[in-house]
Amino acid sequence: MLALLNELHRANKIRPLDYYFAQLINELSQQDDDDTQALATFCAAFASYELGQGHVCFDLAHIDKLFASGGPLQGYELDKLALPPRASWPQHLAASQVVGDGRPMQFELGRVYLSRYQQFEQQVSQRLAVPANISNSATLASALAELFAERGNSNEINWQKVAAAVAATSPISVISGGPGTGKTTTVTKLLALLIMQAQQQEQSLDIRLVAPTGKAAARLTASIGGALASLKLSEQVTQAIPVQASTIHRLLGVIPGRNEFRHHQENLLHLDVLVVDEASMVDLSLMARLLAALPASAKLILLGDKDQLASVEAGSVLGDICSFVEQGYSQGRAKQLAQLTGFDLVHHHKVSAAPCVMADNICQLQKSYRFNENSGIGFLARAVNVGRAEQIPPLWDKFADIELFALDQQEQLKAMVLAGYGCYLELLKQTSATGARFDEHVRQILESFNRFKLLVALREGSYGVAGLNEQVENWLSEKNLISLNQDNGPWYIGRPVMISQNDHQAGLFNGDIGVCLANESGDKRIYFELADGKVHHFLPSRLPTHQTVFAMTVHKSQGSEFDHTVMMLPEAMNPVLTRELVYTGITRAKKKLSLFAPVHILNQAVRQKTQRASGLIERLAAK
Ligand SMILES: Nc1ncnc2c1ncn2[C@@H]1O[C@H](COP(=O)(O)OP(=O)(O)OP(=O)(O)O)[C@@H](O)[C@H]1O
Repeated sequence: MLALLNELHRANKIRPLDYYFAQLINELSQQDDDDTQALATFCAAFASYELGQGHVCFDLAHIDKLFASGGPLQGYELDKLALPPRASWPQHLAASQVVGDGRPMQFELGRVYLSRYQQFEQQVSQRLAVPANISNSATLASALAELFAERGNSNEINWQKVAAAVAATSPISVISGGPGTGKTTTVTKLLALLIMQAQQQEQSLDIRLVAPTGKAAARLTASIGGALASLKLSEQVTQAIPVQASTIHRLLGVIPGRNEFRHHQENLLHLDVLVVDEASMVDLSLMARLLAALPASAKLILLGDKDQLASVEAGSVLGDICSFVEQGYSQGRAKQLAQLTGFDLVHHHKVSAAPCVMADNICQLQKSYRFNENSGIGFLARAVNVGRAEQIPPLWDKFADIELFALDQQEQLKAMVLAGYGCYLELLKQTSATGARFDEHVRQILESFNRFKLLVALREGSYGVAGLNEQVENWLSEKNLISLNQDNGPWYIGRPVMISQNDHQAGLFNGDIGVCLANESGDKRIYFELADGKVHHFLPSRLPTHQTVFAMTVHKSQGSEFDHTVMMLPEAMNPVLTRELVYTGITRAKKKLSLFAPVHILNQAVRQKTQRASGLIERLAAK
């Protein structure tokens, strides 16, 4: 077995890490009989391989995909590998020295886990599935009525009000919704409600707002500020709502050089209410650590879009939790929510015959206030989301805010790039201001740069990040918008960069975007607007790892939005091209989306729904 795994590792079919882990397991299972040892070694390599692919475990029910085209075992046959008969695997794994409690691997419900990940899954399911308080409360009903005053058709269910009612009565709740469905607005009203309840009892609440990345935290800060400005809340309530969001890592307290946080189950966080935005980006391990550090008395509200790309690291926690939306509320919960909101949820919504704790703690917002019936972006996002590729073609002609181009329509792309990036480059040529006005000038430049973005699916290749960045630089240089001469080295004025590594000391995080500008003395510095809302500058030599960012991957664009988004899909199919990737890219566009893609690739990607192996749904269903 090790010889086969070594062959796969040398052919780059599995990672060195997968092979070395299998080697270790092979040594540790020497006491097992030969068949069991071979199977344990095989399972170790592929449990590790699957983690690298984002799966929490190696699901034996889906072993065939390893042998399929593009899989690491393509060209091999399961029956011909030196493994015991398939039907005997559970017995072998149960008997192995390396499988079980206190051992490196676990086997449960047909899934092989690295033990740590099984523990994460158990911790997350135990901590998430806290029953809602389903008693009725006339005070809560009237507070909700005041905050969500009905306008228009009051028979139509106002899901924002239902979401607030769910979150007000659940220790742990999830509000999912597509772009512009009012997640921030709803949570701001909910916080106002919780603050009013606490103030009536002469208590104060320690509320924290967090997001997985610095960029997403900065956006949450801005959108909470926007929601506060548009809602007419009393001064006393407004004052008690935090306006500054931070990253989850900062909240938990990163210890430099160590893979643990300052806050954990023995050193709990001090807070009463925690709001986590962009929860789809939170992987299983981070979710487990966050939940472990959360005091039992605290209220947790997870906000996110279940249809977006899952986290970069293993797991699809938000997607797994939100699969319970389909189930509907339990009878008791539907009745309570009807009493609290005035909407007939019992008859107008699915009610589950088999109640489940998680289903009672979720609300899916349904209506987008950003994308109305005239929005092609909204229609396109919905068609992609339900995998209806055949609904897409008529949309291109019908709506002005979406357009489709072939990949070789380079002149059109060039014109968009010059118009999109020309604005901030013109702006930075204007006579620079000084002092505080200089900061304002920088802010305008960064804002202008962030209005337009090129998104790609892949890192490599001519339609990947590197190839496109080079192409854009050449186009901008041809028009003298940037100066790419040798003396500048990589740092020409106007070069935009994205940080790709956290540097806690510098306060720069993966995903932060800055632009190279001349400071007041004419020296080159890279300017960033960071999560604290202030403009910071750095010497080029002091930046952590970074890349030019005229083009970025859809993965990196999560948590950001751009007025005009140009997305490119490559000429050949690739496993990263999925429905979630296309949906995430489309929904980064606020006002206009231009898609450069071969139609057959778009169609195939839309039909390719990501399935991440995990046992979380089954664990939650059992609660
Ligand atoms: N019930 C409502 N009636 C009218 N406008 C609303 C309503 N709810 C939200 N909006 C408006 O819709 C826009 C989007 O709302 P909000 O920012 O709360 O949504 P979101 O789901 O957090 O969006 P994002 O996709 O940016 O995360 C805002 O301009 C907000 O004022």
